[in-house]
Amino acid sequence: MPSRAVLLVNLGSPDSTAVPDVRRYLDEFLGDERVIDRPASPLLRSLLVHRLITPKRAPNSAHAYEQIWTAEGSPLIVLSHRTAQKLTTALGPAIPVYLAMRYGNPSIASVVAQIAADGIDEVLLFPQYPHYAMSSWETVVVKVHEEAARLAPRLRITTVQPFYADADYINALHAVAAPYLAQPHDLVLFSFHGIPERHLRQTDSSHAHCLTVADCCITCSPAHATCYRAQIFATTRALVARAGIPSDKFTVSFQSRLVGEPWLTPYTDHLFKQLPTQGKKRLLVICPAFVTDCLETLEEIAVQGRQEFLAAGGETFQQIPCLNDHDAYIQFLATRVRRWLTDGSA
Ligand SMILES: C=CC1=C(C)c2cc3[nH]c(cc4nc(cc5[nH]c(cc1n2)c(C)c5CCC(=O)O)C(CCC(=O)O)=C4C)c(C)c3C=C
Ligand SMILES: [Fe+2]
Ligand SMILES: [Fe+2]
Repeated sequence: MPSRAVLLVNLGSPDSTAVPDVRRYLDEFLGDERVIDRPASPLLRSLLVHRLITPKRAPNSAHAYEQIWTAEGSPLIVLSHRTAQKLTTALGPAIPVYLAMRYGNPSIASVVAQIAADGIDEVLLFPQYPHYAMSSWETVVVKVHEEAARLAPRLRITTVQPFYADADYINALHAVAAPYLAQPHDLVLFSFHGIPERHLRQTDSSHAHCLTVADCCITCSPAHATCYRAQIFATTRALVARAGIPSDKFTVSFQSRLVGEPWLTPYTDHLFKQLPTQGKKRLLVICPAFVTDCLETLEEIAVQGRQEFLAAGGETFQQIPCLNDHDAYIQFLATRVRRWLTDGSA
């Protein structure tokens, strides 16, 4: 019987809030050609990222991380470890659970080397992203395969596909959101991490659908297998149906953009300023692109977003936590792992 294991991979955080650590992390993150992919020349891109962007960004990012850092470290890392621990308990000792980060530590290289040293033959790679994006799900899958080819060439890898509409994932979102949805509110804002519009066109396998066909994301197409926006709308539709949210009580927006080119719209920070003027003064915010609370939910939304919304005339601002180590999310993960163990499907 081959020896099997699960590998959870999340995005990662700096080792500390010290500016040099944040800069090293940003250098690795933004140096990824699937995250910053322009200019096309590797030399020019490297100059742009390592000489211009990260030196300027690192002190501001370090300050943002200081706002959310805990005694145990980065929330994303701490919460991911808790999730891995709970999954280990749910699955029992026969199936070890490993955890790696795409950027920073524990690195994919170190964890793949450990998997090989432990004599594992087959692994279920479980990227902790519900939606496909070349800057999230795809870069994890490519990096794990690169490191496995180098460090564990005999390892067989099965990869969990983006699970944006999986009924158990939607049930888990609903389990976390239900107590908040029961409170009075005017609007539920579904705020997803943005990506450049250009990335949608680039990952459109048909080269003729995304942002080309009218209403591209609701017109059925094979391009949706790699369309971040179509998958986001699918998650939203599924949760809205599951929770019975009326059509005039929710909207979708995109956060965390960088400057320089159009990203997916509407922008979350613009809505925080506009919604109170449209009578939407009691806001509930949910961020389903992130399975784990992180800088983007705990600082950008919970700190900055709240301030912006209240300063614009908003009255109440309530944020729904991410899935984190909620029992319903552990159940979703465990169900997928057991399915793989039983019939090999992912
Ligand atoms: C949910 C999926 C994510 C996608 C898609 C994504 C794309 C993307 N991100 C950047 C730039 C930054 N993102 C940063 C933080 C960050 N991003 C995600 C997830 C996705 N990013 C998470 C979970 C986090 C939080 C990490 C943590 O430690 O808590 C940052 C770093 C912080 C900062 O300086 O603002 C940057 C930079 C780009 C350019 C991009 C797509 C092209
Ligand atoms: Fe689309
Ligand atoms: Fe990001």
